[in-house]
Amino acid sequence: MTLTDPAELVPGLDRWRELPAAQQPAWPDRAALDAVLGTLSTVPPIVAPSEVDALRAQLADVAQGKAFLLQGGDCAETFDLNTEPHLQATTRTLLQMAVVLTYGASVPVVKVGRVAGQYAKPRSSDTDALGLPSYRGDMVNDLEPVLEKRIPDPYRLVRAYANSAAAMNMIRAYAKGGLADLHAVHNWNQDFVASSPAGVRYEVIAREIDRALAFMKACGVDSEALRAVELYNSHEALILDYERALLRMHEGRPYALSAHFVWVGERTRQMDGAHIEFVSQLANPIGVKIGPTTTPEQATELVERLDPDGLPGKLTLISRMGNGKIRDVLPAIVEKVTASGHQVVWQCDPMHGNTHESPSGYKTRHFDRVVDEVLGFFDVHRGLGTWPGGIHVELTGEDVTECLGGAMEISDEDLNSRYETACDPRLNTGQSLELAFLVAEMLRG
Ligand SMILES: O=C[C@H](O)[C@H](O)COP(=O)(O)O
Ligand SMILES: C=C(OP(=O)(O)O)C(=O)O
Repeated sequence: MTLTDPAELVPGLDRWRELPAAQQPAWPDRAALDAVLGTLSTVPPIVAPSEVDALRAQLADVAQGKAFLLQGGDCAETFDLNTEPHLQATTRTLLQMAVVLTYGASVPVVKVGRVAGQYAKPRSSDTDALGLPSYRGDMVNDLEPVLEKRIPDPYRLVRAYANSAAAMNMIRAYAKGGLADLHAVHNWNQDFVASSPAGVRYEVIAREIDRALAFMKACGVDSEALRAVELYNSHEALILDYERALLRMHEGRPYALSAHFVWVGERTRQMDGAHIEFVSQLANPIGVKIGPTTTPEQATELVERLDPDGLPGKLTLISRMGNGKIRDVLPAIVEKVTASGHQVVWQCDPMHGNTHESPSGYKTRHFDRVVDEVLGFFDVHRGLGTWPGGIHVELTGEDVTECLGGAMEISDEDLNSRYETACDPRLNTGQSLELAFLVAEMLRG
């Protein structure tokens, strides 16, 4: 059986091809690229449409203040680190954060990994400090600073697909297996509280969760719901040829089945550009990053374009303004979008507006600024009576030293001991959990 080209079924599906597309690789061999895309257009997709629809329904709850969204994972996944220990560590950290947040918010937490496909990066410059073509993610070229390895290689798209499929396979298994057991996750959090210098502060909340679990046990609650979770995946929809090749039709609608949720980044969200046009055709829930220069008019235009049917949770607006700007810039945006009647998910990415170079030359972020941006996000929503729907964080389950501060007080001198990111600095496990406890306090307060 041959697959019908989706473009034959959806007029306008490929309109994006006629528009300027920022941040696309300069593939040296178009024929090799076409051959790879041909292969990808027939492979089984990474996720199923029913899962995508389930996430969309849960995001509708987030948009309506009935759930909270936690999204996190590596800045840039790499093929080398797509290993079982790495995936387990990321998943475990997300689940630990989710338990704390569920308790804090008293509503379900929708869990979405930046995982199983986060293989492409937009860059500020086409060249790096050595004058080589910039690393654009393992889907495109190699991190190693060698000219030949930085030339975009279309076969990497196939490796990205294979790695994503393998990772998603494991994540589905973790979500239904022991890793997701609420009691085990809570025990890990208790270990964190016992071993972290920040522990004393969080002892109270951890003890309350403990008591709630003991109460449920005493009442005989031992349901499957305490042993399994739903865990979704996401990545930036950057390389449009890849996304288009993994698009499939389901019940007459086009789904990007490379992931449950895809977002458009700050550098590619031009209204007349290819990325916004491409995602405007999708049945998936989608996100758009909005930086500090976003105007209320632009945000509203994005909402009208990407949520034309007014579906709650269809669009997530991910603010990444920087801690110094969020309190000034976000209120007018939230007011205007809310007045438009669309029910979007408001999500805070406290990482991308707070990046700086440390005196020792590392690209880093300070934990205090990350926390302050989330606080600002909560302040804005509390002030307007809207729901601070979620957070989007670059994190890892490893004990890296990439972001400054936190209870371990990582200093500039500490950065080089485990600075391992392929692109931007991530919160380590301890910093991620500390953030979760702080956000839980904000949600309760
Ligand atoms: O993750 C986001 C971007 O890809 C990243 O911040 C760009 O980094 P650069 O400014 O070093 O290119
Ligand atoms: C590139 C990213 O973010 P932004 O578009 O907000 O810079 C990202 O989240 O990886």
